[in-house]
Amino acid sequence: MKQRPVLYICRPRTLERPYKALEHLNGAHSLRSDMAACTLRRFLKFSRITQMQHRTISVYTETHGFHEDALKKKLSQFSGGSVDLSLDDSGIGVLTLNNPSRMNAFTGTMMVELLDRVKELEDWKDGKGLIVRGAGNTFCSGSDLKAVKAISSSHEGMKMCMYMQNTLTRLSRLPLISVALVQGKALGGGAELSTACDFRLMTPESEIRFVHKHMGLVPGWGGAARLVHIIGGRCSLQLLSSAHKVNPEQALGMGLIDAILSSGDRPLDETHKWLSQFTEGPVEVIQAIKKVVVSGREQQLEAALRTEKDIFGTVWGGPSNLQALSQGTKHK
Ligand SMILES: CC[C@H](C(=O)O)C(=O)SCCNC(=O)CCNC(=O)[C@H](O)C(C)(C)COP(=O)(O)OP(=O)(O)OC[C@H]1O[C@@H](n2cnc3c(N)ncnc32)[C@H](O)[C@@H]1OP(=O)(O)O
Repeated sequence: MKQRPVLYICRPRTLERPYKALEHLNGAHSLRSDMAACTLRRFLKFSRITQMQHRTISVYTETHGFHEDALKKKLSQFSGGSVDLSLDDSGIGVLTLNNPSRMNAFTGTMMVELLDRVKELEDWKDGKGLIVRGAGNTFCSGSDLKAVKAISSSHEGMKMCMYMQNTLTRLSRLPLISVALVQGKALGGGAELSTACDFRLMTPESEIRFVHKHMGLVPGWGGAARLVHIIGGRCSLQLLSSAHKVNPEQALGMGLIDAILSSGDRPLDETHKWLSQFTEGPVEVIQAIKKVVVSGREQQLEAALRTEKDIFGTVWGGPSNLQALSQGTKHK
């Protein structure tokens, strides 16, 4: 079943006044007015897209009683590990969960750092792709059990869950084509993190396991909702209610992953190569492709169509489009 859209696109209140000015200018005929109207139209179009992008960023805001800074302060009490980001000239970033002594479990500071890194990626103008991986030959074993024990009230648990849902939703909405490189174990919140990527690859000996049931939990970082989108309700119910290990062949068979890597010792290079087939091309076009897919998967049809039209407007007549036309590009 299609998910209810998280956002509705409407004319923002703050733009009421410029729209009125535009109506006024539309009635005027002097050259200067025409130029002003044209500039204003461009500004409004840009503002509408920017506004729309901001609206799409977070699920929970202060209107939901969610205060990001307060949560960050709380999470910062549980320290350890890091989330590292490296960006390369080919436009592919690598995000590494780095806490190998605890199988890359998420401490509080890592949750804080993950959101900071995602914000950096939102601003990466030259970015086209992203690889999410864990250090030390394993992916991620979910939240750090030491921190979890200290956040035992339902209220606090829900705040942490809102924080991680915001972060992983922003990750999934990045205008970058993302892939989770699952090596070793992706457990609990780690399995959930993998579903926030556009694609998943597994190394031969790895496993994905939604262990939440055995922890007396259900997924809370948005992993259940995303899993249903990826493999459907029946398979999701099987994985969540059995808490079984899913090996690479099973994962490929049910459509949870996109490929199994070779048994070679350079899975990161292999993932980079695999991802490059999708990130080849001009940055504005790759980013626009990801944006139309995000709107298609999250919005209802009419809203998605309007968003698609707006994004189309950002590439139509753009440098890549003009170059392709001038070269008489053929697709043989
Ligand atoms: C919504 C998300 C949800 C939530 O809590 O909110 C979750 O993420 S639930 C899932 C939480 N994760 C777990 O329950 C994992 C528990 N750990 C294990 O099952 C195993 O440690 C395993 C399978 C990850 C790895 O087993 P293996 O035999 O290969 O290694 P060790 O058990 O010796 O682990 C090495 C070292 O890592 C520590 N470790 C592993 N996972 C965590 C974790 N999630 N939090 C804290 N520490 C973790 C483990 O205790 C070992 O440390 P040591 O000091 O040597 O005891």
